[in-house]
Amino acid sequence: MIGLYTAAEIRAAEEPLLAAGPEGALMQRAATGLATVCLRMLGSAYGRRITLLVGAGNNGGDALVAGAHLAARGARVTAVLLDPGRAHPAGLRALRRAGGRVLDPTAEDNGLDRADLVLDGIVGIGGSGGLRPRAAALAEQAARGPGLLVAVDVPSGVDADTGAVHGTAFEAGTTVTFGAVKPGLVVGEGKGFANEVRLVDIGLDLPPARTHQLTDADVALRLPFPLPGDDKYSQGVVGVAAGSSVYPGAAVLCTGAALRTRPGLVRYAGTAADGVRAAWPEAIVTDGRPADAGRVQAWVVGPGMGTDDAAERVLTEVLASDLPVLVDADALTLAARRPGLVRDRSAPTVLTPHDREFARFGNEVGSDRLGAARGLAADLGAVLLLKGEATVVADPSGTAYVNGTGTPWLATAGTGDVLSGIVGSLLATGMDAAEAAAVGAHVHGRTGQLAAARGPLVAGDLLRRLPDAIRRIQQAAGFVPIGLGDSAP
Ligand SMILES: NC(=O)C1=CN([C@@H]2O[C@H](COP(=O)(O)OP(=O)(O)OC[C@H]3O[C@@H](n4cnc5c(N)ncnc54)[C@H](OP(=O)(O)O)[C@@H]3O)[C@@H](O)[C@H]2O)[C@@H](O)CC1
Ligand SMILES: [K+]
Repeated sequence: MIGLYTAAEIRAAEEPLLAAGPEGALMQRAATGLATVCLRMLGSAYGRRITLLVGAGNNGGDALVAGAHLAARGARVTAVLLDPGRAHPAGLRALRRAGGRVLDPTAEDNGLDRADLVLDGIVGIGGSGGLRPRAAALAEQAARGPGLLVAVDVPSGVDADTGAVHGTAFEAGTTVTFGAVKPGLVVGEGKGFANEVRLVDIGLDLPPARTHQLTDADVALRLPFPLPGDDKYSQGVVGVAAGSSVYPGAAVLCTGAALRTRPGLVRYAGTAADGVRAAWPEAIVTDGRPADAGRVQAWVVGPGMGTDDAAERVLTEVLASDLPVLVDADALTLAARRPGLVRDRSAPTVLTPHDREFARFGNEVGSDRLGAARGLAADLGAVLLLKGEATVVADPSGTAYVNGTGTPWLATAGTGDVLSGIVGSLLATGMDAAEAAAVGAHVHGRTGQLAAARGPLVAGDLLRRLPDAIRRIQQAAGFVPIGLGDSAP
């Protein structure tokens, strides 16, 4: 798992290293890693034009020291100092010694219109609020220029902890971050400004993370393989209460996703029974109530179900069970009206809202998506899966995950129903609810990427690509699924 650490957590881990000295050692490590990434991106340094945007803090110091390394290798380095009287003294000396040019921020010709690479050292984890006007103007000018845009530690203007952007921020193509990945680089608006994130290890001794991003290997480890003694019941039986006679699609997609993720047994209960039966002969289907479906180990409730009294009775019945329940779509609208139904449960509940559904519980998501998800998770005593460009999962204790897979092509009707089926299927295996949500989001995102590789996707494509996505995740992690052996293409 990739641990995501806030600015305060990074500073706490830096403290003993800074105290142990020698002075400037951490910055040297950071800047050396940064210069190495830049060199790889450029191919070679000699004759390349590099502009450094340098704020008055240590982030500017990193840029200056890295610039000195690059100048020493023959790059033509220009540093634009935002606050010339306060630039990092040792960094400035190093750059001047290596032959770098130094300008103040009002200089007419700062080279941004012809730079091969721009290093953004305006502000790092010490930043607060929107970029100040002079810094914002330089970030905008850099974005218009031809150079590769590299952010030092954090794209200036992005809140390292939340990903919030107030106004302008540096539009990095690559962000070289030090010690640990910050949440703001992979979540919310910040994700779109950080883009490719490279981590430079500077030797921090970090405590266990509160916020994580799963890799393929983490997901492969958590996806249970069927074992030789398993039967259809022992693999986890999922119940789906979704869809309606008018709108059977959501039920068909949700049931299909549950079947494709963990093909033990899926039981469907609801008024879309005919549609589900026709699409999935593998499912056991009733047009009765959830209680008529037979025994299950987890429920998915809500997609396409409607919000009338009958739907509310179904939700109430499912939430009254002592089983894990995933609440989605129409059931979220109903649960927002009666949050006590969720709060009073002792078995795990997973809520999977998008932003508008989230707001029905009382507060807008706002610019701090992790904070918002954690807040509602704690309030309801449930796992919150907040959908988005980077889906966030939070459990009531504050443990959170930021999903790292997916594609904007997933923003199409029915993909949420598929996600619910995937996560429901994992819940039925007995997996921890937050992990099931995070693993499900990862699998769903990878499936979307695979489907999108063939062109515009519809939700049904996800069902067709789901087994292959799971196999690829397992293979990427070095696992070969039982039964496929090495002969799988
Ligand atoms: N600790 C270490 O040894 C190591 C730290 N490392 C590096 O240090 C970085 C943290 O350095 P830091 O603490 O000096 O803060 P930093 O990010 O440079 O920001 C402060 C400056 O920004 C300014 N500023 C603030 N808000 C602003 C805004 N909205 N718009 C514009 N400007 C704004 C603020 O101005 P002021 O308020 O003082 O006028 C001040 O000048 C960290 O990200 C990493 O890169 C690595 O080298 C590893 C070793
Ligand atoms: K920066």
